[in-house]
Amino acid sequence: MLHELKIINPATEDVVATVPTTSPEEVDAAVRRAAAAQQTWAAVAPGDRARILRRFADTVDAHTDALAELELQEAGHPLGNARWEAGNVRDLLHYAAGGVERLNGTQIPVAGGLNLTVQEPLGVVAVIAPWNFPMPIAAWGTAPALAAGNAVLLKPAETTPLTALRLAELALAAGLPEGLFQVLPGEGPVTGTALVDHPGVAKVVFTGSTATGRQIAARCAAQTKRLTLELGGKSPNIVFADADVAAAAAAAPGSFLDNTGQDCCARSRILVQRSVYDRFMELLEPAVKAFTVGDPADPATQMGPLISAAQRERVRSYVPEDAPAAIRGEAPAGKGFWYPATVLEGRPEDRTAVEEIFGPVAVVLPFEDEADAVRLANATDYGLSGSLWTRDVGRALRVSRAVAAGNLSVNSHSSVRYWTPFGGFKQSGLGRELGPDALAAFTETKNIFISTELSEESP
Ligand SMILES: NC(=O)c1ccc[n+]([C@@H]2O[C@H](COP(=O)([O-])OP(=O)(O)OC[C@H]3O[C@@H](n4cnc5c(N)ncnc54)[C@H](O)[C@@H]3O)[C@@H](O)[C@H]2O)c1
Repeated sequence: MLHELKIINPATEDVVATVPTTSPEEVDAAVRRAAAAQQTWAAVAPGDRARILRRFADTVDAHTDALAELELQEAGHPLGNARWEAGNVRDLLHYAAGGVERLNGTQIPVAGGLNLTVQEPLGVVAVIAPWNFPMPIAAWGTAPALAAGNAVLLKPAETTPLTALRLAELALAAGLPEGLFQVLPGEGPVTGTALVDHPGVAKVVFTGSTATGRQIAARCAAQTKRLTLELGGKSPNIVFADADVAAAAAAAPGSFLDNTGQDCCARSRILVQRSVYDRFMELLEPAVKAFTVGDPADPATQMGPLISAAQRERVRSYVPEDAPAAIRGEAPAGKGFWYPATVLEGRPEDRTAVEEIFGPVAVVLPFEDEADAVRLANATDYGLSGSLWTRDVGRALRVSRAVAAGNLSVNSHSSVRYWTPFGGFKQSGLGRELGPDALAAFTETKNIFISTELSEESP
């Protein structure tokens, strides 16, 4: 077990911090503290719980610049993106606070009495987060779990614990009870496993790779533990001949280059109808090359480095930088884990066309007709997101219904809004986050029947 994590700025390779890891014994102590804090928190009146969460949101807002700078340091995100991420945490906390007073039960008509359902908090929830969007993804689990009356133990990824640790300090400053929201940095197989296996943890929310998600699911199943999984993706971007092809080509680079392609929703399989294929490729090339790569602190930068040397090796194992490519952008030389924007022309059965690369690489494939497009779009084990570009509203609906994925966009690449449900089909996950049902996912429904019949012995 490592005793500390070295946090490296991916743009400079400088060590920016060292962070102690959390041992299994410390995880056990954290679970006990969290369980005690949860009892206090669940007894706080809903309006007061909402007020404290809104204060947490305002505190995050007041520290946007500092949080964005930390995100830049630990993850190499361009400053503008990192500020957006801090704003997403703030907005989600406000949204979750708004749900506290609307976490209603129901009254169901039955004969002979009154039948009620009540939503009870689960207890202690473990949120295990990846490194690609450290702040927002930590908040997607944490905010609704807290709002529903639970305690949260957040394990950030090995490479990106700094923003999470800062968020826990801000939570305390905003008045959340001590121990209610704790951040436990550490290695997945040690700290993560100790959390998943701990009998005092009622639910696990895991975002990360499909392989790790499956291992965690098996361990949770052994304890009938509640579980939400947000896993990998290989999402299609389908361009029909009747679309505004120029608009589709202009929007495509952002859909697989934002966050240096380290995005579970990246549209990394571009499917283009054969009759407009050549035109689309002509328009795509200048758009990819115009995507600005470089210093994350420069406000003009759109794409920073990959997260780590290991991640760059992974991307290279799919596509070495000198492999033939239809389009290749520039990348800075020297220090930093840089990798150029790369577009490949391939075949549907290529590894690069079906596996998640998690780097700035897209594969373009031609298709003949609508049925062919749907068949290609579904020819992957994943089913997280997808886009389609068409002017035909009937086709937009037909194809959206036929593609097996949790989040589809028409003439857009936007999949994630904190107020709409998000999650995957097939190997991309289990359950949904965000949206109006987010709080309910952190509760247990209890049914209570009260008889109104007079018993024989009653006076
Ligand atoms: N669907 C979504 O919402 C979504 C969002 C972002 C990222 N992702 C996916 O996340 C992946 C990238 O993230 P990653 O490389 O950090 O994933 P990862 O699976 O390696 O790690 C994710 C987290 O799990 C922890 N972990 C690793 N092994 C563990 C174990 N045995 N027990 C408990 N915890 C363990 C890690 O320390 C980290 O905190 C990609 O596949 C991406 O598509 C999905």
